[in-house]
Formats: sequence, structure tokens, C-alpha cells
Amino acid sequence: MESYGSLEKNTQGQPDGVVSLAKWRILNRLHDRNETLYYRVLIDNIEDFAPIIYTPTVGLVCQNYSGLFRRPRGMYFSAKDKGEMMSMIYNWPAQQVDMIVLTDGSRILGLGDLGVQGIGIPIGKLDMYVAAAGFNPQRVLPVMLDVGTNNQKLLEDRLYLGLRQPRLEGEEYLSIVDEFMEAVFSRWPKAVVQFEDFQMKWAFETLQRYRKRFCMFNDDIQGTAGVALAGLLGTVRAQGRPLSDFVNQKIVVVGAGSAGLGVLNMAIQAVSRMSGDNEGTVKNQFFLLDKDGLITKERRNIDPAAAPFAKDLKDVEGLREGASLVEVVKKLKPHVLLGLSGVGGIFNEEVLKAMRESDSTKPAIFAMSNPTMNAECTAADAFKHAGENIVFASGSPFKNVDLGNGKVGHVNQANNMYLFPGIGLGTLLSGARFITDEMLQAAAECLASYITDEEIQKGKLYPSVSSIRCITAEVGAAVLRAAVAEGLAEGHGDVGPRELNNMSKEETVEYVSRSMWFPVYSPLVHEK
Ligand SMILES: NC(=O)c1ccc[n+]([C@@H]2O[C@H](COP(=O)([O-])OP(=O)(O)OC[C@H]3O[C@@H](n4cnc5c(N)ncnc54)[C@H](O)[C@@H]3O)[C@@H](O)[C@H]2O)c1
Ligand SMILES: O=C(O)C[C@H](O)C(=O)O
Ligand SMILES: [Mg+2]
Repeated sequence: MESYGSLEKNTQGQPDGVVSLAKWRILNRLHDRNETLYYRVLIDNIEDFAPIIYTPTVGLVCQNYSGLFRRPRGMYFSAKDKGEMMSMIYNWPAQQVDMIVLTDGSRILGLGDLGVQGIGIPIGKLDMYVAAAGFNPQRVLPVMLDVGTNNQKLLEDRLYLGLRQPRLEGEEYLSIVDEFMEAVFSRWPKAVVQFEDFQMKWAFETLQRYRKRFCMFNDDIQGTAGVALAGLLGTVRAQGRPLSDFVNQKIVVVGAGSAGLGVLNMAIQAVSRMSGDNEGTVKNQFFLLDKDGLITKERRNIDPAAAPFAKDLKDVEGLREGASLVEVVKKLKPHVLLGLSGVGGIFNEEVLKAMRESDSTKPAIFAMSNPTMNAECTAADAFKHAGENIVFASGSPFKNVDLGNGKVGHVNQANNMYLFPGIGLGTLLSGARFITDEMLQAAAECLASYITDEEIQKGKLYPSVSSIRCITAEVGAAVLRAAVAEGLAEGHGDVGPRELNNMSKEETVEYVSRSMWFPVYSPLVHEK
């Protein structure tokens, strides 16, 4: 901590990226040297260190990974390992693996295809699993599926560590993922696998292919959706309205990728539950834009995943197919503007100023794209242009904004880190063989109810990152209880389905907290 502190002093005035990378190096070296101490300082300083080992610095780390690489962490499965994955998995030294985060590096944050350099993301996510959910670091496994890269710069980079070939496509690609999944679950049938940062087509396809066969989820689609839904419900409370008013909120989603569509699907499920209406009519309040503007039924070659959200032109009077974001905001005066586009700055001055005319008493702006440079707007710009009355959330951390006269514009971090650790832990302890919508919904509802009315009044939609272990215990318990309610819980270790079934809500939270690993030095000589 002293070297970390002196680094902060010695690098004053240097560009943020240089300082953050230097901090990452200090922590990474500690990780290599002394795992127990590393996780202890991480847990004790999670608010300061999360932005270094996780988003946003992890993005910069991935961009520079081949140069930063000193020793491997996790496992790499390349297209050339086809036919060998079972032996590779059986050669992993740990007897038991509980949690795997897997990527193919094809859409790393908003930074695009980074090939094998994307391994930084599973490593960072699993660090959060250890810090926030108390997974034993000896039982987690970061995985890279190296199926090539379409990033020309990397293919020409002499330091690039991955396969120098274009990405596999179609059946060739799927056969690699199939082989990996079968190998993992044959050795560790009780493991949980998180798919992370896959490009949209494979994110949806693999989720559909595996979610009923294996215990897996896609964090960008499902974890993000839960965090966004919790935030959206918070914005209703911030307006002083009952939750049932969610069905009347006009919500503009910018970005029709895996994350944006995941959010829409879950929000629509929530609205139809609340209104008792079928999903056909509840879609009216949601508006979706992609790089070609407002998506309507007039759109040619519409992506099948986005098609259910395409607007009928008669329902958006005065707007046309492909209408620009500013046109849409001016015309609709939405309650919420939510960005998952990966494009930095698209909530520009004009768009933000148009949000001043919102029909909401507390317009909400969610600039959820990562890392910081890719956020749709900065926190300062949001408060400056859209007004001090807004609620603001971003995927990457920003400092609270000084509004003058002692007033503070609160910045929320709408990041799936609030949910994925609890989804993983709750699922593991439940012993469920797959992860259902009900379990994910329970996670989102738990996060939404975590925050008090008093906090909401201060513009807070999510609790502080410093309490991430407590949040994760609650979320984990909610997921576990949902699995029990569905009759899916088979138990974990000595705690069987009957015990789980008999636990009260409080006892479940207690059980989840007690199951968390905490870094302490184990004795060299065990007492008999
Ligand atoms: N905060 C979080 O927890 C969280 C979670 C998941 C993803 N994300 C971020 O969301 C972003 C998108 O992720 P994804 O997986 O959906 O990516 P994706 O590539 O699947 O989708 C991106 C979408 O944005 C659209 N888009 C591109 N340019 C646009 C423009 N100028 N205007 C409007 N739309 C535009 C594309 O057409 C596409 O529909 C990334 O930056 C990622 O880091 C954040
Ligand atoms: O990694 C993050 O910070 C959130 C999310 O999974 C993303 O892809 O941006
Ligand atoms: Mg992600």
C-alpha cells in the first residue's frame, strides 16, 4: 500500500492511462507473488482498486496485453487444440473448479475484437468473484477460446500472443465451444460458466444453445439486464411514483446489441408481470436505436433479435425510419435515455439539452458503455446540459459532480458487477443444473430493493461498491431461494436440498455469507 501510495504521489500530472497501468502492474505483481495478500488488499480497498483490476483499466490492459504479459493466468484453448480439450481440462491442477469466466475476445467492452488479449476480462471478472462473492481463488478459472482474430493490427503485431488467423465461423466455431463445454462439465459437473464479451451473434446463439444443457449464463445479456432493470425501477422511485408506474415510462435504448436487447427483453418481462398484460402491447413504451437510427418495421435486413422491438410508424407519429437520436428525444420527451452503444459521446450537448424537456420530473440518463472513453457522455456533461435535476448512471466510474452551492450530482455505476458475483454464488450453492429467468429476475429485484427511499432521494440508484460483499450475499441468497422455489436446488457440499428448503430468508443470507472465502494465511502445520 505504501508503494501504491508513493506511485500516486510520483505520477502526479501524468496522463490517467499511464498512472492506472502503473497501478495495475503493482497489483498484478502482488497477485503473482502472494495471492492471499493480494485478495486481502483488494477486499479492504475495493472501491479504489475495482477501477484498476476491473473496468475501466482492464480495457487498457487488454489493449496492451501482449506487451504487459509476463506469465499466463488461466487456460487458453485454441482452435488447434480441437480433439484435445478433454485431456487439457483433466490436466488442470485444481481438483475442483467452481466458477469459469469464458471469452473469445471478440467484443471486449466497447473496444472491439482484441483476440487473446481479451483474457484480461475473465481475469478481472474472476477477481471480482473472489473479492465480492468470496469464491476461493484456487477454484476459479479464467478461459480464453482462441479462434483467431479479425483485428488486422493484432495480426501484424509481432508481440501478439494468439493464433494469427481470421476468426473461425459457423459450425467450425461452434464445434470448438461445444467441445470446451462438454469437457468442462464432464470433469466439473457442478461448475458455473459465465460467457463474457462475445460478439452479439455468438452471445445469443451460445446462450440459446447451452442454457438448458449446462449451468451457464451470459453476463452481457443477462447480468446487464438485471442491473439496468434495478436502475430503471429506481428512477421510478426517484420521481416519487409507485413502482407500478414503470409501465408508463418512455424509455429510449440506444444500442441494439447483446446488452441493449438483453435489457429490453428483461424490462418487457417486468412490465408484463406488473401490468398482467401480454408482451405484445407492453412494448409500446420502449424505443430502440442502433447505428442506423430509430428501428422501425420499415427497416430492411433487420436483425432478427431486434425485430420484436421495431416500431410501427403509426405508433411514432412525426418520426421516420432511421430517425436520429436527437430527433427521437425531441419528439418523444422520454423519461429515460439508456446507452449501450459502445460509442463515446453520442449523448452530445444537443441530445442532453433535449432531455430538459423530458416528461419526467427527474429525467434519467444511463451512459452504460465501457470503458470511460466509450461512455455515451460524461457525468459532468450530463449534469451541465441536461440539468441538475437528473439521475445519472454510467457503466464506468466517474467522480460525483460538484454542482456549486454545496450541491452534488451523484454518479451511479450501472455495471453488471452488482449482479454477476451473486448470480454465480447463489447458483453454485443451490446446486441447480441451469440458470432460469426466475433466478435472474430474483437477482434484479433484490438489487432494486437494496436501496432505501432516502438514498434514492439523493439520486442514488445503486449501493456503494464498498458494500459489494453484503450486496452479493443478498443477491446470492435471492438467486438460491429462487432455485429452491423452482425445485431446482440439489444442494452443495454438505448442505442438501432439504436443508436449503428449510432455511428462512435471513438464514439463507447467513449461509451465503458464511460460505464466502476470506483471505487469511493458512497455518504451515495443521493441528491434528
Ligand atoms: N455497464 C454494463 O454493465 C455493461 C454491460 C454490457 C455491455 N456494456 C457496454 O455496452 C456496449 C455495447 O455492448 P454490446 O455487447 O451490446 O455490443 P454490440 O456490439 O452487441 O452492440 C452495439 C450496438 O450499438 C449500436 N451502435 C453502434 N453505433 C451506434 C450509434 N452511433 N448510435 C446508436 N447505436 C449505435 C450497434 O448498431 C449495435 O446495435 C459496450 O461498450 C459494452 O462495454 C456495458
Ligand atoms: O465489463 C464491464 O465492466 C461490464 C460489461 O460486462 C461490459 O462488457 O462492458
Ligand atoms: Mg462484458
